[in-house]
Amino acid sequence: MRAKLLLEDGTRLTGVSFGAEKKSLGEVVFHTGMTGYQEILTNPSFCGQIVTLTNPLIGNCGINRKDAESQGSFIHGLVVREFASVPSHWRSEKSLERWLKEYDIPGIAGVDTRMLTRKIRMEGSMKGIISTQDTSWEELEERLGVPLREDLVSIVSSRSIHTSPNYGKRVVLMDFGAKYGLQRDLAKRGCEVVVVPWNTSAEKIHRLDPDGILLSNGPGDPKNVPEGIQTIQKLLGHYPLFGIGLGHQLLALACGGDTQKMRFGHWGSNHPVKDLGTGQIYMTPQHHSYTVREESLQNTRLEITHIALNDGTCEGLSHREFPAFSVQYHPEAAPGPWDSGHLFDQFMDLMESFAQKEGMSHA
Ligand SMILES: NC(=O)CC[C@H](N)C(=O)O
Repeated sequence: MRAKLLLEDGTRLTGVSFGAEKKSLGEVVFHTGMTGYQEILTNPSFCGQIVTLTNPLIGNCGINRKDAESQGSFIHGLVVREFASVPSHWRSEKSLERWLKEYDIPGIAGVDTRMLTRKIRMEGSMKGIISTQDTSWEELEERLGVPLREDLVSIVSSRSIHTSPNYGKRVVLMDFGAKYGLQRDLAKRGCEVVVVPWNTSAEKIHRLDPDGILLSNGPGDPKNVPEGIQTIQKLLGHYPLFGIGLGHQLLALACGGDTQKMRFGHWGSNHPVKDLGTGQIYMTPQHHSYTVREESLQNTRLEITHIALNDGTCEGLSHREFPAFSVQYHPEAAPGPWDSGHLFDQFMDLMESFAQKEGMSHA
């Protein structure tokens, strides 16, 4: 069956369909990772997006239970060069084809994904519509006019509060679309993790008596999450805060900074980042369309701690007064290098020193 992909700039691409049979609208983005397609496709930060993978062969490792980053997938389509319908890997439990059908995700293969990626890099990220049905270009053009949803965080966040019990520090994980990797890294350090929906009030979080709060990654524009920004403002200074991805952007907005959409974002597993404090360079996994505007931080109490070496944009922040820091990139990896896992240890230290200070002030 032939599949079609129509872009906002009028580009028409044809290929072979796989996965679900349907039409699906989304923002077309790319990911340059050479490995880890399952982690990418299950990452809730990609909600609503049509994901183009530049690695030319996809599907050959199949899908397994252990590499999922959420329960299911929220992507709106998958674009690949070559699709392997029969997996061959000792960990594979089912084929990517079967999994895509189960989660109702359409795919198009046989696309020149490097050309498509170059186009997005040159013209900026754009809307697109994919069809794996017999649809005319005219019908796709009409459907492409439908606006994209903006309430993405409410789609991917948990519906209720739930706890992974443990005897260590109690961390409230504000779930804006959290990858499983965040819980895994906290559990490794003995933390009890209380996952709360994105719109949980500061008062309710206070009653959970956390030692620290992790602001998760998530999809879409951080300015579409005003409730989250207001809650962070109420929590700031009262608990140690650590923001990752969308959580980093929300922390910046809560402190008076500003964010903006980048032309084509950062999408890959090997983006170099410099720690301005130590001069050390880290290879980092990144997937974001938005960035914190450096100029907007001038009248805030935030300072930039990390920058992207490719374009100089902000990749990390620290609060000058309160126990709060954040990174735009992903210390939990999945997929990508584990160079930055020490940031979770930094969060543990921050919770410990904050608890000691609090203990002293109550003594
Ligand atoms: N990595 C993330 O959490 C993504 C943050 C945000 N949705 C962006 O695209 O910039």
